[in-house]
Amino acid sequence: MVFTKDQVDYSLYLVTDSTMLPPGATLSSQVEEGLMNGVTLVQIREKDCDTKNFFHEGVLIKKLCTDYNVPLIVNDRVDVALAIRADGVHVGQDDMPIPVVRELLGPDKIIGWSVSKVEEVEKLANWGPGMVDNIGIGMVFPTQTKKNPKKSPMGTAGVIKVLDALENCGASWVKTVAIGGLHPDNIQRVLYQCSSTNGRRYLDGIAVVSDIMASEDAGLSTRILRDLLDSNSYKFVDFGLSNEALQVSNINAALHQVHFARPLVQHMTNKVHQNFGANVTLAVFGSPIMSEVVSEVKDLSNIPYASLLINTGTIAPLDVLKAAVTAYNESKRPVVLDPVGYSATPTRMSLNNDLLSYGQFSCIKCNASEMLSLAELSDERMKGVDSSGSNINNDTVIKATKIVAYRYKTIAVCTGEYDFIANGTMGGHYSLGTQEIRGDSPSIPCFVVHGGNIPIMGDITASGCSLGSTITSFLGSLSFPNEAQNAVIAAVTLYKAAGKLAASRCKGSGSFQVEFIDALYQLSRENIPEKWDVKYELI
Ligand SMILES: Cc1nc(C(=O)O)sc1CCOP(=O)(O)O
Ligand SMILES: C=C1C=NC(C(F)(F)F)=NC1=N
Ligand SMILES: [Mg+2]
Repeated sequence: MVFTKDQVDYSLYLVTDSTMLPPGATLSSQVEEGLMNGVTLVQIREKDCDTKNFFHEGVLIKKLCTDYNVPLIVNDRVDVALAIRADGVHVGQDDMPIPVVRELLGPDKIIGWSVSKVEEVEKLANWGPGMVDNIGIGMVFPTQTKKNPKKSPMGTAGVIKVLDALENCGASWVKTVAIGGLHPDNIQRVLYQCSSTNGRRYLDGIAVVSDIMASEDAGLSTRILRDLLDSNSYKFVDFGLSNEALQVSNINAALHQVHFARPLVQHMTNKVHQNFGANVTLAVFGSPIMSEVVSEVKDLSNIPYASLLINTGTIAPLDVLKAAVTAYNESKRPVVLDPVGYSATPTRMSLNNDLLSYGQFSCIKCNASEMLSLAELSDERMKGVDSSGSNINNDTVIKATKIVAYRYKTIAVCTGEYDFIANGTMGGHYSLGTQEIRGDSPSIPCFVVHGGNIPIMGDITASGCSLGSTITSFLGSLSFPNEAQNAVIAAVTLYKAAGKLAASRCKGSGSFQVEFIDALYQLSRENIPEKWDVKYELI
C-alpha cells in the first residue's frame, strides 16, 4: 500500500524505542496498542539494533501498520527502509544527505528530516517540494530518550522560529511535527503556542517516544494524547478567554468582581516595587502577598481567586519562577509577566525567554521599547517620532504589541501615553495544520486606552510595575464566565484615570504617590467609570 503524501495524518506520530519497554511488553505489542488507540504514523527507530534484528522487527511492524492502514517510516536506515518496503525514512542532519535519500527512494516515498535551525529550513526550501516532505522540530523540552544530543531544548519559542522560517521561505508543502519531552502536561500548550507569527501555520502533529513506548498501558497513554490532540483548545485559566473584539468592555462589572473576590495577588518582583505595589493592590481590593518561597507556591495557587505577578526587574532564581508558573498553570490561575528591561542585558533576555517558553501567561505587560524587543522589531524603533516625543511611532508599537500577543497567545499590554491592549489568546483555541493567511499579523483585537499625557507618572518609582499589580488583581478576581480581555481593559482604564486625577491634585512627585493611591482607592469604590476622563476603544 503506497500512501499519497497528502493523505498522511501527522497528528500522533509514534517513534519506537525497544530499550525502554516495560516488563512483558514487546515492540509489536506497544506499537499495536498505539495503532488501536489513535496513533496515525509510526517510525521504527532502533539505534542499538543490529541490522538483522532491525530488519526482522521492521517486517513485523510493517505488517502491523499495513493492517491498520498507517504508514511506516524507518529512522536513519535507508537500506532497511527499502528492504521492508517502508513508506519512507526519517534522517537527521548527520545522516545520509536528503538528495541522495530521495534518489534512492524515488518520488513517492515520504522523507522526514530533523530540523531545529532556520538555516536548515532555508536549505530544504532551496531543494524545493520534491525533497523533504516533513520535519521533526526538536527537541522542544529536555528528554532522556535521545542519547548524547548535539542540541539543547528549544522551547516553544524555538518551534515558532522554525514555523516562521517555513513561512518566510515559502516552504508551504512541508508538514511539521514537534518532538522531544512531549507529554500530556505540555502538549496542549505546545500545540496552542506553536504557530507562525502570520497566523497561517500551526503544527501538523506531535511525535512521542517514551510517553507511549515506556508506558505500562500504551493504549491508555495513546488515548490520553489523542483526546488532548482532538480537543483543539487549551483552557489554561478557569475563566473566559474570548477574543471577540466586538464585545465592549464592562468596566463596572470588572470593578464589582474585584470588590467581591478580593483576589490573592502573589508578587515575585523587584524590591523597589514591592511596597508600592502592595499598596496599589490593596487600594483596588486585592490582597497582596510578596513570596518567593517555592514550597508554598502550589498552596498559594490553590487559594480561590489566586493570581501571580512575575516582574523580572529583580532576577529571582529562574527555577523559583518556573516552579511558580507551573503551579499557577496547573491550578489554571492567571500569571502576569512584566519583563522589565527585557533587552537591557543578555541575562535578562535569556531569563525572560526561558520563562516565556516554559509556561502560559495570561498577560504580558511592558513598555514600548521592551515590547519592540520582544517582537524583535527593535530596528524599526527609529521610524518616525510620535506626538509624545517618544522615539517610537504608534503604528510600530501596535504592530509589536499584536505580534507579542499572538506569539505568546496572551493579552499584551504596552504602556505609554497611549496604552495598547492586544488580545492574542484566540479564545484558547488552536487547530492543526495550515489555514488561510489572515493579514501581516493575525487580525486579533487591539484596544487603545488614552486620556492625555501624564508625565509625572514617570517621576515616581514602580508606576509601571504597579500597573502589573493592578492587572493581576483584576485577572485574579475572575472565575468562569468572566472574561480576561474585559478585566485587563478595566484595570488599565482605572489605572490611567487614577493617574490623571492624582496629577490634577498633587504638588510634586511625593504627593503624587499619595494622591495616586488615594485616587485608585476612591475610583475603585465610587465605581462610576462613565465619569472617568479616560477613553478606551477598539482600533
Ligand atoms: C527521537 C528524538 N529526536 C529528537 C530531536 O530533537 O530531534 S528528541 C527525540 C526523542 C524524543 O523522545 P521523548 O518523546 O521520549 O522525549
Ligand atoms: C530525530 C528525530 C526527529 N524527529 C522525528 C519525527 F518527529 F518523528 F519526525 N524523528 C526523529 N527520529
Ligand atoms: Mg538520525
